[in-house]
Amino acid sequence: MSHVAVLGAGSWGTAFAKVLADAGRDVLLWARRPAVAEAISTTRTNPDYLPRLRLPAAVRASTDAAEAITGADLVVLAVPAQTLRGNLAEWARHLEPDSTLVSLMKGIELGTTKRMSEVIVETAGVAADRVVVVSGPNLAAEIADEQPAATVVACTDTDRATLVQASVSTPYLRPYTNDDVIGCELGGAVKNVIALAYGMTTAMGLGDNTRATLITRGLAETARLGVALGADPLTFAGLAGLGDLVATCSSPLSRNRTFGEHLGRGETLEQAQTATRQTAEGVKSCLAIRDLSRAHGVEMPITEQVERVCHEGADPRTAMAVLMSRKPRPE
Ligand SMILES: NC(=O)C1=CN([C@@H]2O[C@H](COP(=O)(O)OP(=O)(O)OC[C@H]3O[C@@H](n4cnc5c(N)ncnc54)[C@H](OP(=O)(O)O)[C@@H]3O)[C@@H](O)[C@H]2O)C=CC1
Ligand SMILES: O=C(CO)COP(=O)(O)O
Repeated sequence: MSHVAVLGAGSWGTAFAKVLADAGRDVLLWARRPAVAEAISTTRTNPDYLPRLRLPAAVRASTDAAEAITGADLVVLAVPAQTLRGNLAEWARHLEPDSTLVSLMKGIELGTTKRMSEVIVETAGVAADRVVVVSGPNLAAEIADEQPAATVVACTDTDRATLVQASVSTPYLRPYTNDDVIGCELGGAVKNVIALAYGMTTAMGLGDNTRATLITRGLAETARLGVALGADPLTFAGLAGLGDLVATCSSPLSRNRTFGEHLGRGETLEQAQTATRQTAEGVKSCLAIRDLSRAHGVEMPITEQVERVCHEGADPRTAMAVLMSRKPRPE
């Protein structure tokens, strides 16, 4: 069996490399910065992202993406959603002819409003059934800690999904296959936006009724968009929908929720960006998701308000008042 390339040695790429190794695969993990690759090679740790994790010997690190991709049967993409297109444009020529591309990213591309699997198909010039999406309630630090969790491995080609499922099955991670790529990707991208709103309400000192309402109505607008794009509505009741939404909103580990807390305390976007270092995908994706919803005539009131707070300087309290004063309607 050949090796797996994991491209991106941030929180999730690093934790996912461990999962693959624990499932019996040899992994070559690409890090953008030499210091990260060096730390992994010499100390088996990635102190910038997951300082407590000791990586298994089957994970090697490199700063050479061509070396990582060449000969790999699985190529896992774990970079920020908005850099994927540029990264993959450089990497695609090294892909093996029938390799499987696995997307870990939870975002929608700005400008094009494309899902990550669509960006992969377009940029790498591969068939859609070669792309597998992994999404679910998978906070990287908890997975690295081997706390039991489940995830979804989605692909239009069931055999390929099953192959990836086998490559990420460990005693602490239980992957389920699914053929609804659209639903799984939308669940992952939109929950980051709802988690921003949840973080804002947390910082505003609002209680559990407010937060349960946000989760429930957030899921409703996610499913509305999903159905308009061809997703199976049941996906949103599953791990990649409700599961990930609940995990992200309720966890202080979530970068999106934490970012929302900064905004809820009255900080500007720039202040929140300075205070938080890692990728909070919802901050940019809320723009793309709003555009996508408007293009399909789907109402997404929470997403609209999150976008206004993030990018138009709206006050979170005003945003909440706008949501509460919407025209009455049936559930
Ligand atoms: N963390 C989590 O718990 C989970 C994250 N995800 C998703 O995984 C994706 C990756 O996130 P995550 O690993 O958490 O992010 P992190 O912020 O932890 O790490 C980002 C990684 O991408 C690299 N990077 C940053 N900019 C570029 C660029 N321009 N080109 C190439 N690489 C770049 C960083 O390198 P450097 O260190 O050099 O800056 C780093 O290795 C996101 O879409 C996220 O939503 C999904 C499930 C769980
Ligand atoms: O996607 C995640 C958990 O499933 C991680 O969420 P954050 O990116 O908000 O940390």
